[in-house]
Amino acid sequence: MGFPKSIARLKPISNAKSDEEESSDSHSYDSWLKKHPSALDAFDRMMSTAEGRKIAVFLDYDGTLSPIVDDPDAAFMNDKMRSAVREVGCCFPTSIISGRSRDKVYEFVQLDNIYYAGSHGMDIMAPLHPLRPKDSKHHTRAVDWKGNKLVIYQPAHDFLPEIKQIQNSLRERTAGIKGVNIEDNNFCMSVHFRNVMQKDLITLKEQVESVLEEHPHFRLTGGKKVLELRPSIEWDKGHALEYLLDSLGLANSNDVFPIYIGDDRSDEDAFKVIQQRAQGHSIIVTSIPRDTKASYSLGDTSEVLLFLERLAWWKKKTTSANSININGTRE
Ligand SMILES: O=P(O)(O)OC[C@H]1O[C@H](O[C@H]2O[C@H](CO)[C@@H](O)[C@H](O)[C@H]2O)[C@H](O)[C@@H](O)[C@@H]1O
Repeated sequence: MGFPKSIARLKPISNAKSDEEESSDSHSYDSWLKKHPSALDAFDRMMSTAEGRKIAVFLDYDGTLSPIVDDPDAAFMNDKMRSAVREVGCCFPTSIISGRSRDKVYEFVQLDNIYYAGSHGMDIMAPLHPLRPKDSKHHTRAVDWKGNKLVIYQPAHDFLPEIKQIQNSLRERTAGIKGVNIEDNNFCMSVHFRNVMQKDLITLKEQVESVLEEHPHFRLTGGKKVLELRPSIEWDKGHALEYLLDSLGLANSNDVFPIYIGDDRSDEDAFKVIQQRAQGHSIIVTSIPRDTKASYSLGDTSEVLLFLERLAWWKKKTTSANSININGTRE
């Protein structure tokens, strides 16, 4: 049996360098930066196109708000970043869209003034909004700690029993491979190979493929030293971004301005949506040249922090400038 197409598209993990390791010289990075300018250097220009519009901020978690580390359970966000995200959340509707489970990403972030989407957007907690009858499936009502009405949308809900079976099979079949870490992300799962020895990578890939072959309604995607198995439904971070805009009452507004920051391949789905809308800014976090649909870039999480701090400062500055009336006095 041939490889499913989804596997064939992936780089062979045995010899692929992960996205954060591909070598680059400073010359090629400089020329790449001309096409994807630093969002810090281009900040004033970027924000001049956003002024007066309804900005909504979308953030990825790993590699964006927390640095990439060997142990996925130790990918903590620091307090400065938490406080910057909190500030941004006070200024604009802000959401985190992560590949992690929604509970796990909330555990890391611990902020109550933002929205969360886990499992690459397949588990969204959003403000309650009118649902069209055809969309009402897989929605559950919820209430937050302040009593605000929310809705949880889980379009892959029907796959849950099969997801559990796949996880069990993956754990059984990879049990003999040292360093493998299988992470339960609720509606998808990650097979981490960051700590697997080079000599075992082919075996790992074969075992993952053998499990996938038994579950034709699932597909394989890849990220930073991770293989991800998820239901083959037409839903990704781009759909989650649109869903959140909709539930925030911003979907049909011509002056809505999404800003999305992310570092990995699954974020490209959201970058694509922003590109298609021809409204908003997409920012990739990388210190090496990468093929991307994002328009701007930030080098690492420390630059993300600076950008978020500046974004909150910009909002406060423009708000206070606008509240000065024609006589130059504050209203
Ligand atoms: O969409 P994201 O929030 O970026 O989640 C994507 C995956 O991120 C995590 O894995 C990555 O970060 C780990 C911690 O730094 C690192 O050890 C791993 O190699 C990276 O791939 C997370 O653990 C995965 O489940 C997410 O799918």
